[in-house]
Amino acid sequence: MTNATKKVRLEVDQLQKIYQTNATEFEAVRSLTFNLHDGEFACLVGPSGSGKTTLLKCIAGLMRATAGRVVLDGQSVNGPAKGMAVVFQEYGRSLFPWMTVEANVNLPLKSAGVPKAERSRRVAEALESVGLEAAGAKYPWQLSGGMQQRVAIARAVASRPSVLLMDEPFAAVDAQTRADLEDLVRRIWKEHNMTILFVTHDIDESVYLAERVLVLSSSPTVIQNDITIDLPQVRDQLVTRSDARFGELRAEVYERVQFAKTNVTGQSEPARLEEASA
Ligand SMILES: Nc1ncnc2c1ncn2[C@@H]1O[C@H](COP(=O)(O)OP(=O)(O)OP(=O)(O)O)[C@@H](O)[C@H]1O
Repeated sequence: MTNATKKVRLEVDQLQKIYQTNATEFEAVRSLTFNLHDGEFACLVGPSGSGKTTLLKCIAGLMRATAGRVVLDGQSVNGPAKGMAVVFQEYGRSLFPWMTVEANVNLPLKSAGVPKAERSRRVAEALESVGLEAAGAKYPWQLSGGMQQRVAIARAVASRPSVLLMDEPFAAVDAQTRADLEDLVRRIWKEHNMTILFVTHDIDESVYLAERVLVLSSSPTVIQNDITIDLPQVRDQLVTRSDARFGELRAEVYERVQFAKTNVTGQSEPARLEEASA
């Protein structure tokens, strides 16, 4: 099924965010527009300070946008929405240390009023899908960083979001754990037929994970490029990363991020990049 025939899950329409500090204003995001279709996996990349976290918080309903709108499954988002879950980088701060792993995963379901039997089933399923079925009775501080992030992913998955937002979730773990978590997220994405928007600094990670990479400009931020990742669906850390096409896509995303670092919003791109995308 092509995107033209798939349902639009998430609409970000003319989103603007102006930060106001005392008498000064700073426009972080400007008239930013894009859609995510059902089942898409998109990565957001851009220079440091380009507004990735600001954008994700506005989409998640955790921060009020100055103008524009976010629509999830046809409903305007005006605060944390039921159909969206967020996984942050700082797993240490997103899990409650005094609660067991099971209780952490259970909490949002309880708050949402899911009946007890259904909650138990979903918690068990979510922990199994991240390979932590034996760790339910442990406390977060008894687990490694990678395991804690898997708990955070299980908690997000258990709420069955139609859109999962991830803000640099693997930035604080070692390279081997990161590779394992990347594969875990792709597997969960397929198994649960989720739509994922994943923020990362890591260009290789964006190409490895996504079907689409959105490159942000510098502030005030717009979507500078929307790049289709036409790699085979089945990804493998060794095979995919040594594929010649992977190298070409990585170079393309890299060049566009480099360009974004110096780009004033609205300028056209240099000829070399225009040719590369033709
Ligand atoms: N509370 C705030 N008040 C004023 N300006 C802010 C505030 N939060 C962020 N900014 C500014 O908005 C811009 C975007 O910040 P944001 O953290 O969203 O960028 P980012 O792309 O996520 O950064 P990084 O890649 O370094 O994590 C930056 O210039 C930042 O200084």
